[in-house]
Amino acid sequence: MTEPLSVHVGLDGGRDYDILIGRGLIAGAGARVAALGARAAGIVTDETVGALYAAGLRESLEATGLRAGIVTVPPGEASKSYTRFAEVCDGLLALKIERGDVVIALGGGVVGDLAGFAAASLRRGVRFVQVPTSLLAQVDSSVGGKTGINSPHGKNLIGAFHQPRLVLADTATLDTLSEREMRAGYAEVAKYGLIGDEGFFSWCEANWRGIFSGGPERDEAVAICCRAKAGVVTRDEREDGERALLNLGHTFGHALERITGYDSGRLVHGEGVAIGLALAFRFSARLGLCGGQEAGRVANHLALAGLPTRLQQVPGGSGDAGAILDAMAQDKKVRDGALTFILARGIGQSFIAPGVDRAELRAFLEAELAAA
Ligand SMILES: NC(=O)c1ccc[n+]([C@@H]2O[C@H](COP(=O)([O-])OP(=O)(O)OC[C@H]3O[C@@H](n4cnc5c(N)ncnc54)[C@H](O)[C@@H]3O)[C@@H](O)[C@H]2O)c1
Ligand SMILES: O=C(O)C(=O)C[C@@H](O)[C@H](O)[C@H](O)COP(=O)(O)O
Ligand SMILES: [Zn+2]
Repeated sequence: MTEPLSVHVGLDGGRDYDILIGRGLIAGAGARVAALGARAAGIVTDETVGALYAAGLRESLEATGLRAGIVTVPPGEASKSYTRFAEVCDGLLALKIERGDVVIALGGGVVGDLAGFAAASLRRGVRFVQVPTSLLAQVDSSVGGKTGINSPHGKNLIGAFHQPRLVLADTATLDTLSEREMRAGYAEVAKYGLIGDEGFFSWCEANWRGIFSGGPERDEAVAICCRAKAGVVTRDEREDGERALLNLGHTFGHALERITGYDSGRLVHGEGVAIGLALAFRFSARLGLCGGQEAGRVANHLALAGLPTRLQQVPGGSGDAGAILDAMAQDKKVRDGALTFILARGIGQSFIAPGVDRAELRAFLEAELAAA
């Protein structure tokens, strides 16, 4: 195995950690987890990922003398629920995971957010390791410490900041990921270029096929995204400012996830984000902030990669403008009842826009829904 790529998240107070990126990292995970000083590990996974990778991870942990147990949830967004959260916490307690032990999230962002929140809550906080297995989780959700579950009121409304001690992104696991989930994760990859790195967006336009097929571009893209996210998180861990930029496309996307009832059969997070990214750029163009051509370039690239870019592409419908506005009202960026959006002056020139006018937004959504 070649040396993994490494990205450091330089948080203070002894909370800094490494993200290791490379093929085959699960086989050597045991030694790296044991080096954290734990004696036991509670692996949280979903049925799909567990069937593929949990035995290998467990074997690697046990080979170093660690005691390891597995807690499994059904795959899909619906598992970020109060019910599954309680099951995971009780499952970890049944495994007698102590404060000095470690909870390992083995899976996509759903498992990462759920297991991370359980780790933050169990005995008021046990150590946490991320072993992300989806593209989305490797480039985004495994880094930065946002954990949580959904509420019928909105997405990720119950949660905690709880940083991992280590992230092991085994990029070989992406070989078994479905095309649909690969595309969904790619929306978050493209997001980094759209936020603040036009050069990276251009690189994605030229190289996205290599990310999908597992060429050297895959590890490179994961490392670039993790480096970008690590920088933001180090400067603004709790989203008092700059971190909100990582929410580009998410005010729209989260509203659509709530409207579709967190039903992964209809819409997964990355698909909601793809529609949200295209909408954020078209809304920016409508407000005269960026050119219509740039908004077109964004939507064209996402569509080329097989992602949805329009409200009309939400299976079963997105609801009308009123329903979308209602779903946005609980967004965590709302201040004094006013919506904050991430808008763009161009590709790679996103900015935080507080106090977005509701009437303007409603008119935009109505125009989008009326468009052929
Ligand atoms: N905490 C954060 O900073 C953050 C960032 C972005 C997204 N998120 C959250 O992440 C979630 C989405 O994550 P996701 O897209 O990974 O979804 P997911 O966890 O549901 O995984 C997608 C699907 O792929 C399957 N899968 C995962 N890895 C696989 C593999 N290697 N081989 C075969 N199948 C595999 C899973 O079983 C699941 O069915 C959302 O809940 C979103 O809110 C959180
Ligand atoms: O890490 C962040 O910060 C992000 O916003 C990354 C997003 O891709 C991710 O979907 C996150 O979970 C959204 O956070 P939320 O605070 O809007 O729930
Ligand atoms: Zn996201």
